[in-house]
Amino acid sequence: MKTRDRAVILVILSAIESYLFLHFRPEWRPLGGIGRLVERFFIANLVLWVGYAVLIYPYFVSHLRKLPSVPGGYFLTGNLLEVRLKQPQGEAVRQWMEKVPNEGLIHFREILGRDALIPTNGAMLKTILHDNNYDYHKPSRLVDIIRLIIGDGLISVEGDMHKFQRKHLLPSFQVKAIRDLYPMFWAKSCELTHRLKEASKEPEIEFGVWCTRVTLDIIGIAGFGRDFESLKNPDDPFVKDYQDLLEPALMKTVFFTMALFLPKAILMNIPFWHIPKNLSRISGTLNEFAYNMCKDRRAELNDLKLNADDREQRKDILSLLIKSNDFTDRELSYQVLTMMGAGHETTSSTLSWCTYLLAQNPEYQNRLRAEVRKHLPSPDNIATENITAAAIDNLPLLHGITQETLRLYPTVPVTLRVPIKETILGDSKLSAGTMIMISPWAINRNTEIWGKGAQEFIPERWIDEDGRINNSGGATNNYSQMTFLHGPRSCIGQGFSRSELKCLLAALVWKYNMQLTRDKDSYYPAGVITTKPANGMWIKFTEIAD
Ligand code: HEM
Repeated sequence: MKTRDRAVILVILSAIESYLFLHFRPEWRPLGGIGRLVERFFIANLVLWVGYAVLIYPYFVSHLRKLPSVPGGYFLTGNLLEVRLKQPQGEAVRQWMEKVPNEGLIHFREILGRDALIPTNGAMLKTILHDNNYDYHKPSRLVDIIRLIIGDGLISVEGDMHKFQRKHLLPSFQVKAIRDLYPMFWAKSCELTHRLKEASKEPEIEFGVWCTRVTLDIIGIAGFGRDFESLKNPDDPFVKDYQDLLEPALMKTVFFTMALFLPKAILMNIPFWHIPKNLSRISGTLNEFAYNMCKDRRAELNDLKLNADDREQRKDILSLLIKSNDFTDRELSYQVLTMMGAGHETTSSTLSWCTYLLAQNPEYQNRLRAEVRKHLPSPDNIATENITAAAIDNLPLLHGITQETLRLYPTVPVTLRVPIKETILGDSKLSAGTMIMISPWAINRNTEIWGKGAQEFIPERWIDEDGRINNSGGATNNYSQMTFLHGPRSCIGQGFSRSELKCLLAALVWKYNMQLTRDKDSYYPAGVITTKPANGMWIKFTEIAD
């Protein structure tokens, strides 16, 4: 039940109580009349209701308390602080899943003792994400904040609006469309290796920023037909704004955790706090930038001087959406912001972890280098060589290493859903609004699903004995690999991202040897909605002769 509905019920109840009170005890009529009486009953009812909701319902009435539960937690904050503040996000859930025997659901407490659930097996995840997907929404308060950054694009909308947007965006992400992007992915990967030449003379570089720049350039070209050239111009204010927005910081974690229970109007106006102020500023800049880009592109496509062939040639996502004529410029700008937000830092972070895992496992690095050098041209020869999807996709170790990195380092380690009405999940009845925490990090590293070596880097999982690639990693159930989720709200860009990653990694390993330069424990993921290496990805690159 929504807070507003509860308030209305309390007011009606207080009015009835006041009427009955005056009817039976007119001599006790207070000074100030009926208004004062309703007010007093309202306060008393509110106190009783809060007491019931906080002290009685969760511990003595709720059916969910009988589910296998996470021990510990505090009275006011339940287990929420442990689950939100412990980095990497999802690690607390992973540990609970290993320790609390369960049959698909684990119960824990969020703020004020409220019930929250963690689905732990394929059947539960399938019910939430596939079978009854549209009965579960993202928490509206959190989405209100995300909307500030990416507007009402595919990530933020629900229900019929989501179905509409997804249907119109899907053609740009189908296999054929992605296949056409390989030459561009390869060209940008080669450019990255060229620009790293100077930096590779340094004893170490923070490779994470290079990953951000190259993936931003790629989404710029594929998404909007515009090369941001951030590999060339690292000081571009637009690139800096994005880095600022996504840089992991404890205060950002606190901010997004508060967004779960504080309305946007309060959260964004907390005085003397730079996080909401920064967010407002960056959101304004990005919105204006995206809107102008959509307006300009529409004008370009409508320009009578552009011949039919040129118009046909514009195949970036934005141009396709403009040509379909289904969206206004403002709606298009939301999709631009969404693609930009979802489509570069996610892949960028995964690429950082690929290099980390290879630097940590030199034998795999050498084997991968042998594979790509045997089958792919040198990245130095970009002017004369091109690349096809088949050339990249048929390399088993490249496939195994990218898949295994995606499994071990899901960039969205935790996501949330709430049922929008009373719902049955497994054998449990959930009230509307019960928080459900889905953790790709915990599922992808669960020993029951992936065996004793669940936390180890084993690319061979994704390669059959006869040397062919497989897409299951040996797991028996689709819902064992949750990096992109599953169902109608799974990541629309997963094919895009896998192909982009393979091209980038192949070119890098072709040209460079990679070594970690810092203590192994200083490399770990942090962040709230998406994660990045907490202290940067410090790597020594050494160029290898052709
Ligand atoms: C390694 C890279 C990536 C990872 C790990 C990733 C992960 C995810 C996840 C977990 C979701 C679901 C979030 C939720 O519903 O709570 C999602 C949704 C989405 N992703 Fe990705 N993503 C990646 C790359 C991309 C790329 C490259 C694009 C675009 C070019 C993209 C666009 C989107 C969009 C638009 C959605 C919303 C889909 C919907 O709700 O229908 N993602 N992504």
